[in-house]
Amino acid sequence: MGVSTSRNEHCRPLQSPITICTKKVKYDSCLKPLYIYYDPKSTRRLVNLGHCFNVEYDDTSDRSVLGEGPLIGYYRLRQFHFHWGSSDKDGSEHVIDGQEYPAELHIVHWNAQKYPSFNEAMKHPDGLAVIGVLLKIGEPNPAIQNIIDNLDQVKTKDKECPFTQFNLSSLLPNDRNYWTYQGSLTTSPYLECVTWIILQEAIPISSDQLHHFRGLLCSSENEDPSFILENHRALQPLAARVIRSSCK
Ligand SMILES: COc1ccc(CNS(=O)(=O)c2ccc(S(N)(=O)=O)s2)cc1
Ligand SMILES: [Zn+2]
Repeated sequence: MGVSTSRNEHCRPLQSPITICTKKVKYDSCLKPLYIYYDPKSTRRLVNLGHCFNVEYDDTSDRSVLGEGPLIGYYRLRQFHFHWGSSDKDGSEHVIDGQEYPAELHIVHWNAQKYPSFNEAMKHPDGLAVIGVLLKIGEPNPAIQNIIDNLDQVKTKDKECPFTQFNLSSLLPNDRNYWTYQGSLTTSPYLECVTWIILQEAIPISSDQLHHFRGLLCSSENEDPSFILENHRALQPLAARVIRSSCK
């Protein structure tokens, strides 16, 4: 039985997010380039969940998929969302060499080749694959502006609106090198069902665009207004995990 520093770590050694120390990652020449195909026509809706907003996709067929990389088979795109902080100083969930980024994009996929449903896939270590993209303060991001222009329609918790024809690939950096490790959902129920794929190049977002994220409400229409000022989880112990890199 492994020695643990805390009861939690012993019981739940595969939690996310974690800090990535680039000097300790292990280059794995068996890791393949990522295969990513996102069909804009599979975009369906924008929804305010109260702790974040999701852009959701039609995942009833393999119209938008992630494959290769560290994965076995292809995973179906389900949704993407962001995590952010109360200021531009923090907000990402993963931290790179001690550097926190102001926000992080999570693109969520599930193993529809092996499991009959998303909810079933969440019960297995190879059930989900999430691409994490770090965001850095820079020029306004036109693709993110397209989303922000629709946030007024989902201002309060549980509001949703149609959102179609979004070019998700435009949110991916040119460099597709990545770090990968086995982890968990970073929100409840924190299930240890995620192959994390963290891209090594950050994408830009402007400070003003981030400010709009913080303008979303976690309260519903008939409650006193309360803003989603931040929604990033604290760092979790790496425990006995090794983070692999797709490049030296
Ligand atoms: C039915 O009850 C349910 C249904 C769905 C969920 C999780 N939802 S989810 O998979 O989309 C994600 C949550 C957090 C994610 S993160 N930040 O790790 O990428 S992904 C929970 C309970
Ligand atoms: Zn997330």
